[in-house]
Amino acid sequence: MVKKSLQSIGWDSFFNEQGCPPQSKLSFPARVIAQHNDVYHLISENGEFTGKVTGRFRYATQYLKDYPVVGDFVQVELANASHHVLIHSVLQRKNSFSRKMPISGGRKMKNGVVDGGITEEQVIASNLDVVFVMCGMDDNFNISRIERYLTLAKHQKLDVIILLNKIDLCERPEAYISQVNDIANGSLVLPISAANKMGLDRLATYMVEGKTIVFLGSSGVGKSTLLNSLLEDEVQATSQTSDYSGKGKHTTTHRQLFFHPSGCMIVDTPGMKELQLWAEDEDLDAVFADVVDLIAQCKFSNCTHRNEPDCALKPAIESGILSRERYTRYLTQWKELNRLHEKKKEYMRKYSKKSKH
Ligand SMILES: Nc1nc2c(ncn2[C@@H]2O[C@H](COP(=O)(O)OP(=O)(O)OP(=O)(O)O)[C@@H](O)[C@H]2O)c(=O)[nH]1
Ligand SMILES: [Zn+2]
Repeated sequence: MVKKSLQSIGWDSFFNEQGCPPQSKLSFPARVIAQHNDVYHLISENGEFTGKVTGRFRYATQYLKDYPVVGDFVQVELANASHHVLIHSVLQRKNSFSRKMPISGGRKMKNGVVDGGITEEQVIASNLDVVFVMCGMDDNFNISRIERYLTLAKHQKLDVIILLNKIDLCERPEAYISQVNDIANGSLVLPISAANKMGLDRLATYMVEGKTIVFLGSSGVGKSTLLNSLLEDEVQATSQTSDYSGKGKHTTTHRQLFFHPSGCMIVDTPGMKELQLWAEDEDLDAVFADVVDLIAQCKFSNCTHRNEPDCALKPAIESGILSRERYTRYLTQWKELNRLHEKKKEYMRKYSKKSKH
């Protein structure tokens, strides 16, 4: 049974200060390393365990975001001499990477904005030190998707590094790199080949004992391939590009935390098809500071940037200072956030009515 010191699994003063019950052989903190339905895999100073939340936890927990996720520290109680524990509580998170709960049963559009589904936060992973957003320099390349990740990460003040993968397949990587640098808003952009282990030495800086990093990106960008290359082991099955039929194609199905020889912890996540925003206006403003600064220079605060005098945005687009596409992408996120704010209010109203009865 693998035992790890608390420090080596990411515990620090932030968690110490939360006033956990005194540790004993039967009651201690553990970190969630994987989840399969309602069964959690945990690691602690006392070894590895599986666990479920208590009935009392379920009863007291209203929101899905408050259930344990990979990366969380939880307070557990050893049920008996077995390797099974009861999870009593989730310690306050330092941060998390979250999105709006995905819509089941197809996407719906309303006024050009994705709409529907439960208006709740879905936590993908928590207590993170660096978030790696991966994108392929191939058909998968999608600038608006990277911008969405940036808004989501900004909401939690997470440090982001953008990995542009499959450089080995790419004739002109500079074109991709400069496009991403233009919108990266200070995040480092690293071209790599996960399969051929090119550019991976630059990642070593972030792979430090006790730190937790996560790989995010759509299906097929190479997250599991990167994990395997870093661990020099086939811990995570990857898909085969040769299998165009899609039959037997392996894709990661659950989030899991792995230990790298450096002592760093790496969370591999399944590809996310849907990436609806869960953020505030100020997060968007920070990610699109170039656009927002121009809008602030328009003479009228309600400028529609069509024909108003002294509009700063329209001439900037016409002269190529700002690309029209970037402005359109900003508007799409802006509309989606407005809709989210409305839906959150509706949801809270419904919820408070329900809980009164
Ligand atoms: N040429 C090339 N192929 C790569 C590279 N990295 C990954 N691939 C291939 O891309 C395909 C998808 O890789 P995966 O690692 O399974 O992708 P993933 O992001 O983990 O996908 P999901 O598990 O579905 O989220 C596999 O066939 C990999 O061999 C790379 O650097 N170069
Ligand atoms: Zn204007």
